[in-house]
Amino acid sequence: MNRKLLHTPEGVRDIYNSECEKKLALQEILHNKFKLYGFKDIQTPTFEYFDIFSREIGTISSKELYKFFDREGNTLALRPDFTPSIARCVAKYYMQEDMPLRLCYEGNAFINSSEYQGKLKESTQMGAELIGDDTVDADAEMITLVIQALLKSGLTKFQVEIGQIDFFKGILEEAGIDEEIEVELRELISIKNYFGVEELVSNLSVKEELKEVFLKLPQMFGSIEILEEAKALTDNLCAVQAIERLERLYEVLKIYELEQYISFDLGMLSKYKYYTGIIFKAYTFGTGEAIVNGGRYNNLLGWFGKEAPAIGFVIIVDALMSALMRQNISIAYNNNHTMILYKSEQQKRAIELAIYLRNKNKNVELVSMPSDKTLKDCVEYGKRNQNSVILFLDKDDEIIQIDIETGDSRKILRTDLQG
Ligand SMILES: N[C@@H](Cc1c[nH]c[nH+]1)C(=O)O
Repeated sequence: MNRKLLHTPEGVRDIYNSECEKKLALQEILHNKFKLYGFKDIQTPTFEYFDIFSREIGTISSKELYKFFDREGNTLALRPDFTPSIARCVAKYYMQEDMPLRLCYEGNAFINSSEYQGKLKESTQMGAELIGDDTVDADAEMITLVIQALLKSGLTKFQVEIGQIDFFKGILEEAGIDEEIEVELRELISIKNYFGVEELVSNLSVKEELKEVFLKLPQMFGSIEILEEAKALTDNLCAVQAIERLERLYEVLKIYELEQYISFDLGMLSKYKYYTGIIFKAYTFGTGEAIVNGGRYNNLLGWFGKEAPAIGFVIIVDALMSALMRQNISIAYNNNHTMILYKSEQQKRAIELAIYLRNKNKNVELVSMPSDKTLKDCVEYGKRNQNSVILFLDKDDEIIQIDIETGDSRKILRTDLQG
């Protein structure tokens, strides 16, 4: 046997048994929440023309895309991120719509990150996008939906950290910093490397007070008070307006009574270039990565020919799953599976019983008992195979019900099997 054939490439994995059931149950829970807020489903292709994810669009860098060619020689890419695809769809199918659109989706996204990061290269994402609404209320609605969806998943201890990239942009513009330095500065600030920022900024010829702001950025995170501090640091209009927007957002989130889940981080910057205003991430224990990423992207649709503001987020389902598992939070899923085990001469009765139970919405696995297996072997098999009950048809007119957990068995009648 070639063992190598059983391996999956670095960064992708199989999900099976109860983990798979739980993941799908979790997706259903989240999806129901999206529906509760009026989001309508949309599906876009797993791969698109490369241009949908090009540098100008502002998603991840080209070297992190999985690229390939079709027969005609077009360059295609597996989606690394759903937002550009949704923007393309909205420009294509909702060009004339001038009222808000709420769309939600789920599927896998693919990022060819470097191996040493040890990250999943294929992840399941569930996202929602609110298009055509530039208000603070829209920002608040999306953050509320994130919090309510996470609470519904069973998570209780998490924080949604909110940043505002216009604050950084405003200061940057005023300082007149060129793109190369900007990239370096972004990186250092977002990893909160204070000393790195200090070293970089000390060699720049910009006003001292602006240097001060850059130096403070890696530490500007915390509760609402941080916004006051930030405002006191600058009178750059763009930066001040950015903070005021966050203050108004906080006021609306107070109406939803969600302040306890909110904190601010003005040093939060994203590698996605399409963001234009607030950005946010949710964190919890048990996973270092964010479980939610999102933000406002008011110019992206324009790239596809429709001028419309937008805001959205994705929940990384795999990251949420591992956090829930590490925090010992159980995900309720339907594990009520019945196995009908029958001796071959009982086939007709077994099929009739299966039809009867399936009509009553019971999950039924129909298994003919192999002649070389004992009943004990079959009970073990039923257990491995995630069944909770076995109905054993051994002789005419008899059903033996076996509880897989306890091993208890008793004779029952078909009428005892209530749906
Ligand atoms: N697509 C972004 C999240 C997002 C959705 N909408 C806006 N932002 C990501 O993958 O991180």
